[in-house]
Amino acid sequence: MLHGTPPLPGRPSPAGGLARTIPGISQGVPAGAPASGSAGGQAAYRVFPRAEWAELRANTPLSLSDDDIAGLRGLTERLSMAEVVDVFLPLSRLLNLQVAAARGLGVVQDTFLGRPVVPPPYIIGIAGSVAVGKSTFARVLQAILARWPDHPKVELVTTDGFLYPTRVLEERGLMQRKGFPESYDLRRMIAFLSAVKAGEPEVAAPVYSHLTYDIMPGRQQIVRRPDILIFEGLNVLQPSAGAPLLASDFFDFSVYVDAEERHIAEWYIQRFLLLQRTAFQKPDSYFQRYKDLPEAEAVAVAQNIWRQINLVNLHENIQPTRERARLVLHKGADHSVDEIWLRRM
Ligand SMILES: Nc1ncnc2c1ncn2[C@@H]1O[C@H](COP(=O)(O)OP(=O)(O)O)[C@@H](O)[C@H]1O
Ligand SMILES: CC(C)(COP(=O)(O)O)[C@@H](O)C(=O)NCCC(=O)O
Repeated sequence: MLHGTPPLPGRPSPAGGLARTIPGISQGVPAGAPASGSAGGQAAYRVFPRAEWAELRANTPLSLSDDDIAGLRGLTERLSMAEVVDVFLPLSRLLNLQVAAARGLGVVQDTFLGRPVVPPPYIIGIAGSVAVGKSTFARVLQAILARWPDHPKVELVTTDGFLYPTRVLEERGLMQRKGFPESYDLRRMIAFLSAVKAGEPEVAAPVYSHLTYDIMPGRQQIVRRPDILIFEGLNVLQPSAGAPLLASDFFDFSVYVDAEERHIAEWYIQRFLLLQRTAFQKPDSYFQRYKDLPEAEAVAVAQNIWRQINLVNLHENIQPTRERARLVLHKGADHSVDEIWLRRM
């Protein structure tokens, strides 16, 4: 088990069983190694304690100032310079090499076809539980990648825009299933990714508001041929029942942000309490009814939403996708990344 998370069901993974030893770690198996006999895919990863991963930064220059980092902080986070240097810079270096290699392959294909060389957007999927820190991670990654010397255009799109609007969710009795596969318009999500990958000049994504808890009517995010698209959401590594294509078919790289459930639950509750003092106070907040609850009652409400919706979704639909990611980042109680799994090629 990975740091207390429940065992994954024995399920084949694309690279499962290919590599049974994990060089570079003393205990011989990764922290999340499945019970013997299971076909879990963790053996397909090289596991790096944070300090070893940090060494892979090589000479990647630090491209963010303290002020930049301060500007990136979300509501409660304490993102440190150490986190940027130890975790994000090696990842930035890896991605830089990967993007260059992908572009090289694109040149080969365009040359074969006798067409002008136009590299398609490089798409990075970011998955993980509600409240694990996906959005924060994605925003920092976007800022760091955009500061590469060739200044790539890096767009960030979140999958909550592809949730059905509240009206539809209510009609279908899905308001307690937000974030579950059936609450998303997956066809629209796949069509969006397909159009971006095809290099269409302008592709629109719908926009979700956490304030109104609904899709914003008439609002769109327009994506214009980015060099890199970061596509973030709890469902990005999920299969879509019956559909010929999955979101991950369009990914060049993917990351799963992981942590112990008790920590994620705590982050969810802390975020809820902070929002209670801020966003919930606004008249158009969906959660306005909770704005004056005493803290103990607000904690109880947050715990209920966590247990009845988000934790169930984590168990049933999100955690089982972890081993589809190319990179798994495991966070400790204070949000700092303590272990990194990199999939063997
Ligand atoms: N690196 C970090 N350091 C400190 N706090 C963080 C960090 N990442 C996320 N958080 C906090 O944890 C909570 C969940 O993060 P968020 O990015 O909103 O999660 P998600 O997008 O996965 O729902 C938020 O309150 C956020 O401020
Ligand atoms: C809209 C979401 C599914 C999106 O999750 P995210 O990708 O932002 O982690 C989630 O924030 C949500 O609303 N979950 C339903 C229960 C709740 O209100 O937390």
